[in-house]
Amino acid sequence: MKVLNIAAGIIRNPQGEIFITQRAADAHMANKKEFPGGKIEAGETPEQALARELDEEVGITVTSAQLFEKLDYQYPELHITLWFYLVEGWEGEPWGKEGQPGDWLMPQALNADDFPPANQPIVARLRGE
Ligand SMILES: Nc1nc2c([nH]c(=O)n2[C@H]2C[C@H](O)[C@@H](COP(=O)(O)OP(=O)(O)OP(=O)(O)O)O2)c(=O)[nH]1
Ligand SMILES: [Mg+2]
Repeated sequence: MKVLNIAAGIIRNPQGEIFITQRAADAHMANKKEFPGGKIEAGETPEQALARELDEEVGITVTSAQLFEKLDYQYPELHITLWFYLVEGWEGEPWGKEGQPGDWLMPQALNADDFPPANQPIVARLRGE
């Protein structure tokens, strides 16, 4: 069984909007919406991986992030541990640096079905459910 550790950022602006990207058509969980992020590499802390991934994927420098939730999820082909961080301080303006669509959305506009199933409790919590 493949095991992955993932760090992902819930990038929230002062208006309460969250920056959501879309996964590539050829990726695991293809075309699903996501909180940008990726694999925690050997020797990295989750915070270091978060900062690196948000620079690589959405072009921002994280200056403030707090752990929002850590969860485990079993997909048929892999087990993931996801570290979700609430990111409320950064430099730069997030954009789809890898060509992926990106949008600012209010929590009430988030639909859990658009995200990978592992994200369900996160979307519910952000929506205040
Ligand atoms: N980034 C991200 N990944 C998620 C979320 N929810 C969820 O189940 N995943 C899963 C999908 C993938 O199996 C894994 C993340 O891997 P990834 O494809 O983003 O990894 P990566 O950025 O390092 O990309 P690569 O090395 O494969 O190019 O976690 C989420 O909200 N954000
Ligand atoms: Mg990624």
